[in-house]
Amino acid sequence: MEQLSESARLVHRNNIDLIEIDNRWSTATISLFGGHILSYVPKSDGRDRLWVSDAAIMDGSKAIRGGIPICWPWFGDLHGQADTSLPSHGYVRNQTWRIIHIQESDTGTQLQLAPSCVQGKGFLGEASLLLDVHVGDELCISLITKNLGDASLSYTAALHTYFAVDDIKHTELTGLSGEYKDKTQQFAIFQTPEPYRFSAETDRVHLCQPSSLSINNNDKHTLVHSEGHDSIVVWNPWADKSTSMADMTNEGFRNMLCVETAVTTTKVVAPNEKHVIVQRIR
Ligand SMILES: O=P(O)(O)OC[C@H]1O[C@@H](O)[C@H](O)[C@@H](O)[C@@H]1O
Repeated sequence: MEQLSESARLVHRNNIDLIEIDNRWSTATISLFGGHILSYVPKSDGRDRLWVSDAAIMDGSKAIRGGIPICWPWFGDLHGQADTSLPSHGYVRNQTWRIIHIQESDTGTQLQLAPSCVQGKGFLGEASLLLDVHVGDELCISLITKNLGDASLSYTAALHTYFAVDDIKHTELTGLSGEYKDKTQQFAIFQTPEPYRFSAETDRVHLCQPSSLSINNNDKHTLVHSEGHDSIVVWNPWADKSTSMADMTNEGFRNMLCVETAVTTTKVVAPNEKHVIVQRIR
């Protein structure tokens, strides 16, 4: 164990390093494998906003199922691009990240992480990538892509957050409207349901940019604020798919809902410019 700052310490568990933060406002756990936030618990109510699968593989051999995977420099499979050797959701969620900066302030603990390798097969840009995490009375995550090259770069990405819910069958999502593309139906376009509830596999790209969403489960409300995105992705694998996934338990789908702040239609970043995707959770 190594103390990193007044509220943060580094612990080694299985094969991965974890940063544990415990300050006046909240606790959080962040894995250096994937730059992956695993837990965020405000002290005001003691409720973890994030879900991690009981069957998640936590030894650094596979992206962690749960928490907040960082999908970059592409989201999904680049919508069917020919080269299936490229990893789903990009290559930084399978890397060990390093700590760039850590600082205490009068509103919380700020942590900055960067992946070990930003360039990779399937991405032609020359970029830097920084994850800025602020742990206070809310969790604020900023994913900052800077173009270091002489030509414009293009990328897609997501903060692929797995939110914890008591029971998906009694969960309602508010704040979304308009059309979505349904991945379970060959990307056919449908209207967002009202009320938005869950009773089957759900895999949707909502082509809208709401700033605020709420995940409501009984009397519990998790608020999600997004910036810099072009889409919100909503995913729950439901029973059959959960059973087929090695890192989900059969019943795992009952207690999670992914609401992802995403860029799915390609963001072009000019030389020397930055683009920032933000998700704030409380
Ligand atoms: O299994 P992975 O690569 O972590 O992806 C999980 C899910 O991530 C979602 O974002 C996608 O829309 C789903 O289609 C996908 O199944």
